[in-house]
Amino acid sequence: MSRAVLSLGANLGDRLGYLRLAVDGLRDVLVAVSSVYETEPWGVTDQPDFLNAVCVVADPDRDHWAWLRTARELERRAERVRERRWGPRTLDVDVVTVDGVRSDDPELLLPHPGTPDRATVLVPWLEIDPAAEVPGRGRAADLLAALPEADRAAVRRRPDLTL
Ligand SMILES: Nc1ncnc2c1ncn2[C@@H]1O[C@H](COP(=O)(O)OP(=O)(O)OP(=O)(O)O)[C@@H](O)[C@H]1O
Ligand SMILES: Nc1nc2c(c(=O)[nH]1)N=C(CO)CN2
Repeated sequence: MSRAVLSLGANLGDRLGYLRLAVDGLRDVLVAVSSVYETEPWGVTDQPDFLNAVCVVADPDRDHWAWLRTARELERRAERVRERRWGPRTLDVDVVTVDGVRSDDPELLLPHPGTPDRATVLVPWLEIDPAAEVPGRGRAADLLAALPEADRAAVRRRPDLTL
């Protein structure tokens, strides 16, 4: 059984619609999905706010490369155009972890190296898995607690938006 954590982000066009497209595409393998969060952009800050969510998915037949293909296929369906790094996008699907797999292949870094610094991933992930661990980096709850309060405050749950 391979179990993966995928992060979803959208900040262009019908943001909720793009997150729903991703979750609908994962229905067969979906174990859990977080609430939707409205988040201030990090990295490139002169861009619209994001909607972010996290999914846990499982499939005995998919290895970590298959999960990356799944992520890319969902982005393709959202007609994502790759422009600048950390720039605006209709849909971003990142592979956060796959079981305890560690990979330093630049095409698929695992765990995703941004995870420990991103409240936009840690907050929704902890909502659905309070015991979450980032392989080699420790407990997600401890990583979140180590971030500046401003990072946590920039992630707001939107209970009015449902996936
Ligand atoms: N864990 C991973 N999940 C998704 N893509 C990854 C991962 N590790 C490496 N990549 C590679 O990262 C490249 C760029 O991905 P992408 O355009 O989504 O980056 P980004 O979203 O702008 O930045 P970031 O990856 O820091 O969120 C892709 O070619 C992909 O192969
Ligand atoms: N709030 C927020 N900011 C971002 C995000 C994201 O998902 N949420 N993704 C980025 C590129 O991966 C860049 N900045």
